[in-house]
Amino acid sequence: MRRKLAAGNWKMNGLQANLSEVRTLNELAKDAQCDVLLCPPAPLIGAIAAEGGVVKAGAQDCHTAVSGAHTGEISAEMLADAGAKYVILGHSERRADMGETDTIVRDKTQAAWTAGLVAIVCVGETLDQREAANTLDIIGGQLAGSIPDGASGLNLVVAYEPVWAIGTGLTPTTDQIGEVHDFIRTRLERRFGTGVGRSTRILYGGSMNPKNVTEIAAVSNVDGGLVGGASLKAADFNVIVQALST
Ligand SMILES: O=C(CO)COP(=O)(O)O
Repeated sequence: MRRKLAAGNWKMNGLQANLSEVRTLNELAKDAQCDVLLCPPAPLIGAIAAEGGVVKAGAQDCHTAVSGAHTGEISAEMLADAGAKYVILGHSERRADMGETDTIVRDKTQAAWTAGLVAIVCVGETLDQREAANTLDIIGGQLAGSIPDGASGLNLVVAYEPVWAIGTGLTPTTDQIGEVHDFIRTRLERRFGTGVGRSTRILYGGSMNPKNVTEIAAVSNVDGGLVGGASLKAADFNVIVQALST
């Protein structure tokens, strides 16, 4: 049985003052029956980790190298050293804004694993790709290209985030979500074996909120959520945590 994961992606939002939300969430979610994760901007990772409690800290990116002459970059080892347990990789905003390719995401995933982090690898289609009936081809290609050999079931989480659903208030139908999640499960089992494939968690992301989480969480092979906007306020995110705890 896979333990569900409620993961918040704060994106480029959050100051020291917002640590009060983390303290509130730690209190509200202290009896959560799912894993709870917040991925803030890098300057807040250490502070969130230092809070202790049920809320774990994660990052939103890492470099492929361990150290060296890469001004402005942060390695996976540094994230782990700051207390991060997970790192989001290949988010569509980074694929679009920073030109991250599947190959780069694969190398970053390898770096995350070497540092002992769980990699949350994001995949998802654009609206054009969905309308052209290319969704599964796109997702299959991203999975094959972005995940290195060596998935263990514990070191990898896959997040399905349709690009057109991110920050838009739009969500796919539950049938559409189920189709993609079942497809991802099949691909993971085929490539890494049934045991690893079945123990890898698959999150849904894209306008998940307190109102739609229960319906989405009931879809086959949905093992949690990767939540943007609704993770910024503890009260909202706690509703999602509680829905994923059942
Ligand atoms: O991109 C996302 C999480 O990584 C989803 O963002 P929203 O929940 O704001 O749509």
